[in-house]
Amino acid sequence: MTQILIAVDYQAADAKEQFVRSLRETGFGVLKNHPIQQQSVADIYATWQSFFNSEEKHDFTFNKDTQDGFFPSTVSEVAKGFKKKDIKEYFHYYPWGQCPAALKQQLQDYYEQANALAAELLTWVEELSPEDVSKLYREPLSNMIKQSGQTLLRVLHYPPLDGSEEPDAIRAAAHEDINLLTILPAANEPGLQVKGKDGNWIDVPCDFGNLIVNIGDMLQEASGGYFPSTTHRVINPEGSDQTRSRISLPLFLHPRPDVVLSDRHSADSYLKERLRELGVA
Ligand SMILES: O=C(O)CCC(=O)C(=O)O
Ligand SMILES: [Fe+2]
Repeated sequence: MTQILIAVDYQAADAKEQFVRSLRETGFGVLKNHPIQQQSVADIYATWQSFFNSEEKHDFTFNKDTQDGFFPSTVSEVAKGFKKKDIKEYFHYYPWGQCPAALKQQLQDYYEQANALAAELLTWVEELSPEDVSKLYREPLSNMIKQSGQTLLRVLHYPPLDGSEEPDAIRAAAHEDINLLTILPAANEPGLQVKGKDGNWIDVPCDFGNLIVNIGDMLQEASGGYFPSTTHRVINPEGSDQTRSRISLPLFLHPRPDVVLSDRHSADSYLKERLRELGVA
């Protein structure tokens, strides 16, 4: 059976239960009527489309040690197990990292809004974790992100396709996120798909205004697999849609580096291993 993702009304009396059930069953939860201001998302999409269209972006090339700044498509990630680079370029924003001065305030405001919501959603997960799962958490989930400094806002630009792309390359090859939770406003174009339990790809409802939340590997690890980090990808547009670019804005909620996730991993050791696999560290 193909599961369908249903948008949960953030204002509903049982929003918490519905949302955490969706995360448990599919690794994804979709929220509508949530507190993130849609206008701020739309404004960021417009501002950053201009940034990616400009040559200025090359003045902000990413710092390999700290991972902040602009990642051109030539160094873009190669998803684990794949050979082709994704057809994307992106900018990593941290409050302490590099950012064009004129664009900083807008991004910082969104970073704070999205962080506040992400922290709340993490407490929903914490409260509704069954006891045998909670006892696996080495510290309360809500504690893991306090003063973390590692939470990352990524502005992603998938350029229009012009036919020169490598055969078989797609906008974002199938992957799992590394962090605890990801918060992603619906992008300005479709393409995001999630892998269902039966192996079929399911389109994520992309109504502008929806917020898509998914579990990352660190929460899967910390919960002993109770919350699944589900594989997802972004497919290429077809026909006349190929001329359209796509912008998206995931916030990756990360714990402090010293947080112990499991017997096998601290957050720091886990992140470093994964970045090496992606070919960006
Ligand atoms: O662009 C999107 O919609 C998803 C991006 C994504 O999955 C990622 O950057 O990890
Ligand atoms: Fe992802």
